[in-house]
Amino acid sequence: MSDKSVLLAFNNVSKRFDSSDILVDFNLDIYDGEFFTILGPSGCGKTTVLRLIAGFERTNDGVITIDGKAVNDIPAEQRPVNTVFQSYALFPHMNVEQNIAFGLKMTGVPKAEIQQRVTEALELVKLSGFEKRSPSQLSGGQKQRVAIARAVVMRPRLLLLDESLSALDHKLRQQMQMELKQMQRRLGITFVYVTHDQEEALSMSDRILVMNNGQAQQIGTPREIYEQPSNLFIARFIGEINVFDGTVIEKVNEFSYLVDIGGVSKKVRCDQRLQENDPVHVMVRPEDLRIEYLEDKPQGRSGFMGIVVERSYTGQTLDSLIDLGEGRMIQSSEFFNEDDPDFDYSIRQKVWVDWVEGWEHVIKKSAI
Ligand SMILES: Nc1ncnc2c1ncn2[C@@H]1O[C@H](COP(=O)(O)OP(=O)(O)OP(=O)(O)O)[C@@H](O)[C@H]1O
Repeated sequence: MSDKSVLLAFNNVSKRFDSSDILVDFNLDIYDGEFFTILGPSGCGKTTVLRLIAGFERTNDGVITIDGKAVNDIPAEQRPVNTVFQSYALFPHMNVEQNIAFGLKMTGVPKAEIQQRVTEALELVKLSGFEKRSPSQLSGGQKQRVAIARAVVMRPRLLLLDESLSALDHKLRQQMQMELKQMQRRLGITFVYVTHDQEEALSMSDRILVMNNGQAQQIGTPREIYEQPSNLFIARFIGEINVFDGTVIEKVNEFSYLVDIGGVSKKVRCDQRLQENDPVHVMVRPEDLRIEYLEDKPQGRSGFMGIVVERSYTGQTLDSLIDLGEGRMIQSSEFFNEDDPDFDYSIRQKVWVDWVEGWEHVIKKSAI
C-alpha cells in the first residue's frame, strides 16, 4: 500500500465537544482505493472521525485534506464523500429506483444519465429487478444494498460506512462482509468503515486503525494488528490472547532473548531492543499453544504444567481453560480431530503447555 497516494489526511486535528477533548493532535493518512477500517470500543471517537471527514462536524484545530486540498471550510454536500448510515436512512415513500436516483436528481443530472447510472448501481449491488419495490418490501440485507447503491451512484471519492452491517443477523452479516469487499474492489472507491467488531475489521480491511480514548493506537494490515499488536490494549481487543509476565535474562542474538516466566526460561523473539532485567509481556494466541496430555513435566523441555478446568466445544475447535497455578489462567484452542477416538472432552486432566518458538509476540512493559 505504501506506493499508493494519500487521498485523505488528518493533520494534527483536534475536536472538542463542550469542554471534553475527543481528539487531540490526531493524524491519519488514508490511501486512494483502500478499504480502511476504524476499529475501537464504544465511545472511542470513531464516529467523530467519520463525521469530520463527511463535514457533519467541524474541527477545532488542525487540517483535513482530501486529494491534498484542505476541506475544513467546504460544506458536507460539496465534499466528494458519501455516507451509508447504520439505519440505512432510505426514504420510505420512494421505491428503490427513486431512492437511488434522488441525489442525482438534486444535482441536476440529465434524466437519461440518471437512468443509466441507477441501472449500473443496481447491477453492482445485485438488485436488478427490484426497481419498483418499496423499502418496506425489502429484507435487511437488501435495504443495506440500496443504501450502498444510493451512495455509490454519486461516484464519491470516499464512501463512509458507519457500523453498516450491525443491524444484520450473523450469517447475513458474514455474507455482506464478502460482498462489501468485492464491491469495493470493483468500484475502486476508497471505503472508510467504522466498527467495534474486530472480526469484521480483520475480514474486510486492507488496513485497520485501532482507536482508544480518541487516540490512534496502531495502524496496520489485519495480519500486523493481529500478530504484532503494539500494546496490551490492542492485543486484548483483537481476539483472545494469553499474556505471560516475564523478565529478560539475556540476549541470545539480534532478535531473540532468554526470558524468565515465573521460573521457566523460554527463548523468545522480539523485534524491539531489550536489556537484561527488562520486564516484558509474552503474548501467545490460544490457537498457537501446544497442548500435550502428560502427567509429568517432560525432561529437558521448557514449558508449563497445568490442569484443565473448563472445556468448550465450538464445532471446529476444542477450547480449554487451563490453570497454571499461582492464579495464572490461560486459554487454548485446539483443532478438533474427529478421527482421534481418544480425544478427551473431560476436565481435570494434567496438561503440558508450550508453543513453537517465534509464535509468541513480546513487548516491553514500558511500551504500554
Ligand atoms: N454531539 C456531541 N456532543 C457532545 N459529546 C459528543 C457528541 N458526539 C459525540 N460525543 C462524545 O464523543 C465521544 C466519542 O463519540 P463517538 O460517537 O465518536 O464514539 P464511537 O467510537 O463512534 O462510539 P460508538 O461505537 O458507541 O458509536 C463520546 O464520549 C461521546 O459521548
